[in-house]
Amino acid sequence: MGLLDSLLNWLRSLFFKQEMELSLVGLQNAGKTSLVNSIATGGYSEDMIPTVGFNMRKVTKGNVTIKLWDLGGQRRYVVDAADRDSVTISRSELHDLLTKPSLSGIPLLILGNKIDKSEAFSKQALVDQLGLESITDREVCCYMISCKDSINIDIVIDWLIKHSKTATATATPTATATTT
Ligand SMILES: Nc1nc2c(ncn2[C@@H]2O[C@H](COP(=O)(O)OP(=O)(O)OP(=O)(O)O)[C@@H](O)[C@H]2O)c(=O)[nH]1
Ligand SMILES: [Mg+2]
Repeated sequence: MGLLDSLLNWLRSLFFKQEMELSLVGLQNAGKTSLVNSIATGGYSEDMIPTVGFNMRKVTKGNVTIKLWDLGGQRRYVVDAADRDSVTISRSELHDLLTKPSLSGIPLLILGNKIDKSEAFSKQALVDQLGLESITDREVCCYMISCKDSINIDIVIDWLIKHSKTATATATPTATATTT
């Protein structure tokens, strides 16, 4: 890349910074904190401590700054795609969340984590089990991922970048991702 290109890119980044806030929800043990680590550093650990309350982490990808709210799932949310019993709870928690007026119209990214495990649901089974086809009032996207083997983390990051808004926008840019 020429010097002029670099200079133009730098100038662009000053004026077109984008930012977004993302809430990660899901039942306990789904892999939300693992996903944050995977997006931020590409690292993975088997030894995770359950999140009590929440963590906030800012991650910058190119021009986009993503504020990730990692909400502890204990007695609240999250399911992993390999945990077949908890998908019913996940479904009802998800649909309950979608009735909240403050989240109306917010794009939804559903992530089926732990596809490295043999018992993980297929994408179609997860879509069916969570009743995703009945959600018609917003954009819904579903990816199957593995934080452990870094599968599809890149397309998650692409989705996040695509759904960020310019920092000058008046509405608070917020996206909700549900790890299932
Ligand atoms: N096999 C496999 N295990 C994973 C994967 N992602 C996370 N885990 C494991 O799942 C367990 C829970 O991961 P966490 O990231 O702590 O889950 P969490 O959703 O943040 O849990 P809470 O904070 O309690 O809500 C840990 O032992 C992780 O190592 C994955 O892609 N594959
Ligand atoms: Mg956690």
